[in-house]
Amino acid sequence: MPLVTSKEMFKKAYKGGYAIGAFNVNNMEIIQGIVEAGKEENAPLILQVSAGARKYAQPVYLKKLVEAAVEYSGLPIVLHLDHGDSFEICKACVDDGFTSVMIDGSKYPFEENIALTKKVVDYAHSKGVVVEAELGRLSGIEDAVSVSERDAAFTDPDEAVEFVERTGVDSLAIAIGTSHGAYKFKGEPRLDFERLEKISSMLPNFPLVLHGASSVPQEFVEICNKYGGQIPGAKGVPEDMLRKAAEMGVCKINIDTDLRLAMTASIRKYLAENPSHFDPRQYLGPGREAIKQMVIHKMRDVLGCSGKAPESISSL
Ligand SMILES: O=C(CO)COP(=O)(O)O
Ligand SMILES: O=C[C@H](O)COP(=O)(O)O
Ligand SMILES: [Zn+2]
Ligand SMILES: [Zn+2]
Repeated sequence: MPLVTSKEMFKKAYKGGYAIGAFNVNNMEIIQGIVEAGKEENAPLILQVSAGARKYAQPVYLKKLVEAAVEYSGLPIVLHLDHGDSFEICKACVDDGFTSVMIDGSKYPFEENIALTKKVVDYAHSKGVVVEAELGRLSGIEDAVSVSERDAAFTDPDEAVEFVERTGVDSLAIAIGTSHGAYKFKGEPRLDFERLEKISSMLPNFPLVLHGASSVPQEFVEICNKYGGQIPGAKGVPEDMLRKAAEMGVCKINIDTDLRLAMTASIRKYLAENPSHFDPRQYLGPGREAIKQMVIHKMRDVLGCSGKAPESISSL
């Protein structure tokens, strides 16, 4: 089976009240860890590549590695550009065989975001590629100090409807209180579920996307810190909130930080406990295994996409 788009995956996920995991990939071990998990769980997969990942690994390496993953696993896999910031990078990825691209025009005024997104949609759709866009600014609820500031930062439901209608985009990333990285909340974690409910009810059957959705599991933060790391106070989105979001129209949940934490915790521990070892396979192996276990946990206990590979390809 070749790479697939996320169309069928999202349809099934929406109906089933679960979400597909979109995992960031940067090298072979990360891809292998994620794909082993997908195989074990028989789950559909979105492998996403950021501009930073393309720069780090070179586009051709990542593309060939993902193609190898498709051949090796037989799973439905989407190759997605994460946070494309220009028409040019989106076009390059479409031309390169990606099956999905994100155009992130969220930093632009509404009309400019619409115009840029529409340009990408027109090009991508003409090549059979699907497009994700973003509306609203990712920030924690406590960062948006007043209600009016929160309204200004988070996705406006009426604007979301207009944006989707005018761009013809296939999915939309929304801002409801999540943010990127390992420091998402200073106080209690909170998401604006009322807003999600409203957006979701005004855009029926339309797949929403949650960025910044790592949970920053404390056991991994502790392992990092115990073995020489310094990431005190790291905090993420509680997993029950992600499960709830998946039942409310969120079909794609982006996870990068948790993979970084799992891999780094395991490598730090390994090297601290085996100071005489210097063969990279000795520590990258456990790093890859830590990614696999993290992704299995997400699929089974958070996203609900375990066992869903067959239905997401059934009518392709
Ligand atoms: O949104 C993401 C990638 O686009 C990743 O979010 P995290 O930093 O929460 O893992
Ligand atoms: O949202 C960003 C992802 O976590 C990718 O991060 P990156 O740009 O450092 O590759
Ligand atoms: Zn993101
Ligand atoms: Zn967990």
